[in-house]
Amino acid sequence: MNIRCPECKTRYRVDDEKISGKTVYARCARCQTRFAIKKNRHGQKPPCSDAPQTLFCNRCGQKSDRRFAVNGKPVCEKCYKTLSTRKREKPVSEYCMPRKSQNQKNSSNRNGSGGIFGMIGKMFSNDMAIDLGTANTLVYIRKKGIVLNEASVVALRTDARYEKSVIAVGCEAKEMMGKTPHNITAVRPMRDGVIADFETTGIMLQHFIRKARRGRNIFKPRMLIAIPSGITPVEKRAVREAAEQAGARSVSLIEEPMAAAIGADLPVADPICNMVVDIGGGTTEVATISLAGVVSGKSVKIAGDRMDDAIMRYIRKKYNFIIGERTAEFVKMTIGNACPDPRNPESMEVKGWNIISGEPKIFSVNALEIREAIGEQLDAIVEAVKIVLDRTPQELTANVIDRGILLTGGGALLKRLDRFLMEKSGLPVTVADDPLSTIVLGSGKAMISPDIFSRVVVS
Ligand SMILES: Nc1ncnc2c1ncn2[C@@H]1O[C@H](COP(=O)(O)OP(=O)(O)OP(=O)(O)O)[C@@H](O)[C@H]1O
Repeated sequence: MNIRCPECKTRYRVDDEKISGKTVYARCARCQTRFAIKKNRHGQKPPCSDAPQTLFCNRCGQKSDRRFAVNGKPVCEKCYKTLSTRKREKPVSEYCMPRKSQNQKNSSNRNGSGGIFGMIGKMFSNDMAIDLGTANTLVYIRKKGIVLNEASVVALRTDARYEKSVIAVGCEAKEMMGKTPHNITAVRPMRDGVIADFETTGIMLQHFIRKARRGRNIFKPRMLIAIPSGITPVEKRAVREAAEQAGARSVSLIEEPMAAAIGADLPVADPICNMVVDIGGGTTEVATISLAGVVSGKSVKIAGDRMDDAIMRYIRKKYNFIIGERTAEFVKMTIGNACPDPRNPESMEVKGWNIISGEPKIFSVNALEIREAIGEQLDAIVEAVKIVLDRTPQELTANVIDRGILLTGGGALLKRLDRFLMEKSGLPVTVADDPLSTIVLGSGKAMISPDIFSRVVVS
């Protein structure tokens, strides 16, 4: 029989024989809600299963028989609408829109227009642009701006039966990182710019979307999601599926460097070359953009997270101290500097665990040490910039020499990174006004401009 979670509406198919009593309880694998499954009133089999009868769905026109039932009522095999057993006077073709070819279906899905219902939905839906980042997730809603900015973290509790339930999502969950008892884990479901844990990403996305919409709208939103430029088709499909499960009506994707360029108001559609370096938590995206397309791009999995790891390793090796991920990030944000002053470097006190004495202690680190720790990551970013410049046609490189590089993403906030990049590349470097929001702002702008939208979405 087919069942549906009352909370998140996820559908499951359950073998009738596994339901031993009249009522059994199940827990939804997605939202962890516990709910009752009742056996069909007439016994083990759904009603009418002995007498299959062809019915047509009023909503989608799908031909179904009464074998497919939920709670004893026949439902459509395709859209799960309850089927009426009343006899129809009209043939199904008079009730339904003509069936579309697969290509038409795909294109209407991408554009979010789906006949009359699509048009009504378009008028009332909260279309969303989402920067589903390794470190932070931001949501932009048409006409409202950025409505959500949360850490991409989920805290899960494991009970005595090894069942997991969500206890916090976002910044609240981030606060718990490194401070949890053994039965609670605060996890980051995104790693290196892609989905590392599909189920938890789905839960997180669903939570953020619900929070961003605040139940204002009954229509499902269309979503434009920013993705790293180097991700594989399988990783793209995972993003689409996670968004669809979280309630998207249609999902479109945009590459992060393109979104960043639009967000920073660069003339992406002109025959001028714009160079963008986006340093996020998991990936650094470098791209040259002209005529609304990426001329040359490179995505490297070296960004803020790798810098934090490098700081942790450095402190352990040099001082025999263990510090957590969050402390390493705090040190990077506070005294991290790509070009520190060697005569008067900033310093700060850090609390850590001494592995020799086995005691917690306070020690001091300075900006020169942190610079040494993250040197490898900074060099890798410069290398990516050089590769992209090398692959860009010379006519366009001339534009980059004049216009310079736009630095964005949270990593752009590392002190004097612009100066470091300028010295290494010999090109002018500008930091975006709000580096943490540039991608979601750009995605939002692309979403509301049909001309740009059709040119920048990726398949
Ligand atoms: N002031 C700062 N100095 C240095 N790094 C910073 C600063 N502020 C934020 N960051 C870093 O920026 C990163 C987060 O940036 P951002 O939100 O753009 O990434 P993301 O979009 O989540 O990741 P990705 O694009 O890789 O998926 C984190 O690694 C964070 O430590």
